[in-house]
Amino acid sequence: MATFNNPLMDIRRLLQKLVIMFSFSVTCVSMLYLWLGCCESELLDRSQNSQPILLTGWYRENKNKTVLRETLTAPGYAVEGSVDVNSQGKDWTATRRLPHAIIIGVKKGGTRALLEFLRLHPDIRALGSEPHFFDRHYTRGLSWYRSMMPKALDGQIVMEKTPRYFVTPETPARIHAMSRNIKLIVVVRDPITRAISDYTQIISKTPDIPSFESLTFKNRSTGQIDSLWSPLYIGLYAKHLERWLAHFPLTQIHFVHGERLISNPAGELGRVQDFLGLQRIITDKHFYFNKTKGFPCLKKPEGSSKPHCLGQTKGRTHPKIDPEVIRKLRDFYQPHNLEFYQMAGMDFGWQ
Ligand SMILES: Nc1ncnc2c1ncn2[C@@H]1O[C@H](COP(=O)(O)OS(=O)(=O)O)[C@@H](OP(=O)(O)O)[C@H]1O
Repeated sequence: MATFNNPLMDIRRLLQKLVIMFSFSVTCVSMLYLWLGCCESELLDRSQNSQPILLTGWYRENKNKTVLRETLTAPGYAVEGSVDVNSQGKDWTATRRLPHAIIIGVKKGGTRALLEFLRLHPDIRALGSEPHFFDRHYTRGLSWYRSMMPKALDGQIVMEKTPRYFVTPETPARIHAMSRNIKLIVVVRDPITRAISDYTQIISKTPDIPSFESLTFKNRSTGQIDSLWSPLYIGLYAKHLERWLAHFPLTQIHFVHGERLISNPAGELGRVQDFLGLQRIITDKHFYFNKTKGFPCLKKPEGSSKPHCLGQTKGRTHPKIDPEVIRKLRDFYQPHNLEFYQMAGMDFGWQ
């Protein structure tokens, strides 16, 4: 039987083949594009994590006192309490930029809670770990500092927190040299509770140190307070703030009330969002009070559907301190607190 070739049928078949080949190529290119995108983000994120980071704290005993010690973190170390979710800029147009805002203190004020809560905001990109650039790693230069920052899109605010900046004398001038317009945030808390919290952290690492009561005094019988003991020294807020005000106007410094950050996190977060010029997106609906922990927790942290409280090292049980020592510390801090309220233009009500 003779075969009959219809030229129209041939062209139709050819066209069908071309369409199939074209769709196949488009699918392959899209898959390759997606795969490369994932790899690039992963590689960038890994290279960021592989930088060792020094964590600093006053927790080694030296002549019955604590001294500053650094711990070198291992590559890939996740800082306790941090949900490292919004530091991964997956968008290809995102870049690493120097921070627009820094939480500069105070240690044990509630800085981790503040940072984790702020990370819920889509216009904030925050570094999870503490870079300690201005106090410890300044010689590494701004390009190193920038490389530590998470990738951010235009218009997003880049942030970091290093609570030790507030008490390091050289830090205000260094931050000013980087950016005179930077926004600074300080979480302050009753200096006595702060000191006990600090001490609680110290004994968790070095259980054999003397009691809080004995470390409080230079000489217990004369009642002379040892104001240079780090847990007490950090609480002299007016003294530290003075150094910042020599470089920055008060309008560039925002104070978060540490006690209210616990009792009314949404209220404090509202004020911080205003200060940063952001829409109030973080509200009451993001928090719930966890009775077991005794602190507010997040209903849904960014990138997760599960409720999240800060880790075990946040919200520790404090040792019971002799009420007479507390009374002496009240008297000691009172003039410093009043001076601080005046300088900050805000009464924090610590009595
Ligand atoms: N939501 C929530 N969850 C847990 N803890 C909270 C929270 N808000 C504030 N705080 C208080 O934060 C204290 C720790 O402060 P920091 O995060 O600034 O500590 S650190 O300087 O980074 O080590 C921590 O101090 P301790 O209670 O002594 O552990 C808490 O009192």
